[in-house]
Amino acid sequence: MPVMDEQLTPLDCLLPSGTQKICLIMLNQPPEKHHLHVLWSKALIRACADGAANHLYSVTAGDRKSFLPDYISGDFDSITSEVKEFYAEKGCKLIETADQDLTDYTKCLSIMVEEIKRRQLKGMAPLPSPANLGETLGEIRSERAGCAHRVRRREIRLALPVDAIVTLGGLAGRLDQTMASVETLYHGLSLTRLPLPIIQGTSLALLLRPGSHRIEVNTGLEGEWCSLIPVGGPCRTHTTGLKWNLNDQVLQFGTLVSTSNTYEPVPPGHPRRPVTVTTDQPLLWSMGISQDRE
Ligand SMILES: Cc1ncc(C[n+]2csc(CCOP(=O)(O)OP(=O)(O)O)c2C)c(N)n1
Ligand SMILES: O=c1ccn([C@@H]2O[C@H](COP(=O)(O)O)[C@@H](O)[C@H]2O)c(=O)[nH]1
Repeated sequence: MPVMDEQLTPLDCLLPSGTQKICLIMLNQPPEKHHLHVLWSKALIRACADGAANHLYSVTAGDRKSFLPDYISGDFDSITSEVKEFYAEKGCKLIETADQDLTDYTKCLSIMVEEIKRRQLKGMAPLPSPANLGETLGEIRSERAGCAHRVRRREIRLALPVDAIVTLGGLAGRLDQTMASVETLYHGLSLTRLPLPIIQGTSLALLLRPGSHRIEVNTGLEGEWCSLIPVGGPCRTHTTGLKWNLNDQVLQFGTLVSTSNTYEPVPPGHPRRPVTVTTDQPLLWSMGISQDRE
């Protein structure tokens, strides 16, 4: 089997027993309560983009103090004054990002990435083991225990105690905002190596970077459908594990897109095989989330 650049289990974050460590960004869309509770309980850092705070405030009525975000950022044209005052008074950081050339989501994501790095550099994660030593790039100084450990840059990622930044909301409501959510994922490729799944309702979207990916689809939360959509331009694509596989074919709007796909069937009682995807350009993976719960 070819070596995979990236192993992904996109729905691990929604499993109460999942093992991934996540950070959470909420967008201005009504959150599904069950998803919010699972994601919130796991998240190491929690953020709201502007009007997302209004939704958080209303769905947590009665228990708001248990759901205080670390920060709320945005141009603040959607958050109400009541909500703003409530979270400010409870000590949540309010970060005004007035720039009108980027969406509140893109700005919130960029703050999140910086915050993860800042906490890492402050020594909140264990130092990497020698086995983790990366072989690339420059050096940083670790502030941990006052010592000047010289470590290579790639170690920052390896040592980060975060496996994904999950976004809740962003796939429904205004079409321009939904398209902008996907565009934010393109910014995300240069902001961080972490996977950036977006979840809303029964859909999950994740932008695959150029390379080879092994996607585990056996958590029990997968719905029936999955898709590969070449949003940013043509993608030469090879897959296994799907009902309609691509054999080094070019996905392109107006030519071929892979929507309404599904997983390769397995005999009853057998686990589903992982999906593998190799692409030469960023390619949008999306998948259904089952509404059945144990
Ligand atoms: C070419 C171009 N088109 C449109 C805009 C306008 N624009 C892009 S991002 C942005 C901020 C959007 O803020 P956000 O809070 O994410 O969305 P809102 O709910 O305010 O529409 C604006 C105004 C622009 N700056 N440049
Ligand atoms: O219909 C919508 C509206 C908004 N979003 C996302 O939420 C953030 C914050 O929205 P505000 O309206 O500024 O409060 C926005 O940047 C979008 O990413 C959405 O997905 N769908």
